[in-house]
Amino acid sequence: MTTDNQIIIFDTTLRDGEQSPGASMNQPEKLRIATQLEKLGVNVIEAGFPAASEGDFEAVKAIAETLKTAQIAALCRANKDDINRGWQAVKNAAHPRIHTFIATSELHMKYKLQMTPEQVLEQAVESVKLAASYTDNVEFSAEDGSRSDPAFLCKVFEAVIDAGATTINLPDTVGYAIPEEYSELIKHVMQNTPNMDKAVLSVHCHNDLGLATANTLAAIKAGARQVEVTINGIGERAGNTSLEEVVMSLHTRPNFFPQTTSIDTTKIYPTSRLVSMITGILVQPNRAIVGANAFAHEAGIHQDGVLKNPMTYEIMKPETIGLSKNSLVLGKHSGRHALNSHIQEMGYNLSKEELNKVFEKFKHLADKKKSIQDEDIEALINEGVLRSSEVFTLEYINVVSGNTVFPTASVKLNINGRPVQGATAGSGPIDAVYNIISKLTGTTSELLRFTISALTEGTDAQGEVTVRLQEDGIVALGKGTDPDIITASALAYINGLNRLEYLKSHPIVKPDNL
Ligand SMILES: CC(=O)SCCNC(=O)CCNC(=O)[C@H](O)C(C)(C)COP(=O)(O)OP(=O)(O)OC[C@H]1O[C@@H](n2cnc3c(N)ncnc32)[C@H](O)[C@@H]1OP(=O)(O)O
Ligand SMILES: CC(C)C(=O)C(=O)O
Repeated sequence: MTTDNQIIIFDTTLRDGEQSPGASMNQPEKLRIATQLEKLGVNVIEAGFPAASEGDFEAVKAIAETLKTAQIAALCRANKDDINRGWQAVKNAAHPRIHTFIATSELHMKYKLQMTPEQVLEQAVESVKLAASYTDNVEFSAEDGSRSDPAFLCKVFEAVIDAGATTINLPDTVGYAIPEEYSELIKHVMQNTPNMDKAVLSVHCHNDLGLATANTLAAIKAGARQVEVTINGIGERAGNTSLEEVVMSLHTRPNFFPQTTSIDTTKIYPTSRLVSMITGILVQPNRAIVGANAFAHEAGIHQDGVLKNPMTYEIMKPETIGLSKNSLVLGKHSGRHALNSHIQEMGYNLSKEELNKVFEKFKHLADKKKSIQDEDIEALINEGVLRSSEVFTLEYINVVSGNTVFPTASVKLNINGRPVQGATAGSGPIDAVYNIISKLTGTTSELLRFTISALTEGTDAQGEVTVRLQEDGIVALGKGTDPDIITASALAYINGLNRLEYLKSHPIVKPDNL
């Protein structure tokens, strides 16, 4: 429950965030993120769009049936089928919400929906009535609200509140608004919708002009009570407002924002890492709050200032967002009990079999790496448990490379339980590995991007490789981690191929996926 002074944090990482090209997640991955979002203190988790696919439906249902404190929202178009499907997915949640939407701008109504404003108004009301027959927790969004006629917006909002909507969302769907203008629109709607006191006013901003956070903060200042955000700002096109930026703005500037949130800020950084790890979407180093450089000081004058008093150049303490430099907790002499207790603290509940799998990988890693940090364990769980039902898995890799030999890779894979192996050459060791994996799997994906970075610090850090693959118009990201960067590259490629397989069987065809 939130107080009047508390901003309701509605996280849509699993819905709008998943609309980022290539970010599709499988059910265990979504459940893992949802569990972490609940620990983070998010009030409402938009778990997905159940009518989009069987996979989305099942994932929303699993999240609804697992989580205890957060409200679980299902997004539905304003029609009977979507709402019925959405309700089936969330009805067993401790706190279910139906979120239905329809566009209200002239452009969207005329060209996309091909409906008159009167028809849109009627469909919005009918849909909200249907949703309200299932639950008293109904959100209505006026898609493209920021480009809609304000008078029409107020008319629609008044009617859907009368029909039973308890949250009214005014999205800046295409990231077109400017803070001052958005703030004026929020005030206008609050003053000209007679029954607005019966609903919570929400905002949902996109980052097409880089203004999503600025618009969200302007809306809070104007009176919005709920903000729709994603971790790391991922989302459709240029993304959504990022949770961490809004929460830390309120936290850091209490003199400007009297409002609070229920977010445990010390869980922001681990959540950001988890989302990046699972979606494969890297956090740019200069990203606010969670970027690798957000607390790094390069210039001498800055370093001097920080040494004398960190507040000279740091407006928040790294610990506030859960960034701790000394997170060494486990090493090669640790046993299953210590590992399991730590894993439980991180929010996982592994079966005995899963723990054994992770333990084996942990020992293997501890032999190669002195200090095992949370990021390392997260990567092991991600690869050993969340992605265990994959088509392709790596069994063995051996690479010969150097400045006097022709790079050659020998690889053994398991394809749906069947072992296959082979060897081939390439222009470099990674090219050789990718050539043989592509040959063994019979896949023809194009490698669009390859990036490599260190997961933790030190020369024994795990290498983290991210690839972007495209096959038959479908784009998928793959991620792999290992102290050996060639193995990490192979794992990333195989993970990308598995995601392509997943997307082929759970098609979500979106133009920007191409
Ligand atoms: C701003 C946002 O982020 S909105 C959410 C975006 N998310 C998604 O689209 C989720 C993934 N989408 C999908 O899986 C598919 O689009 C589906 C399953 C939902 C629908 O697929 P299809 O039935 O093949 O329809 P398609 O996507 O081609 O077209 C959308 C249809 O919904 C209609 N529509 C769009 N928005 C709405 C709405 N809010 N309420 C009612 N109808 C709508 C369109 O007018 C179009 O109708 P038409 O078929 O009569 O022309
Ligand atoms: C469905 C709505 C809230 C949306 O995602 C948007 O308008 O961007």
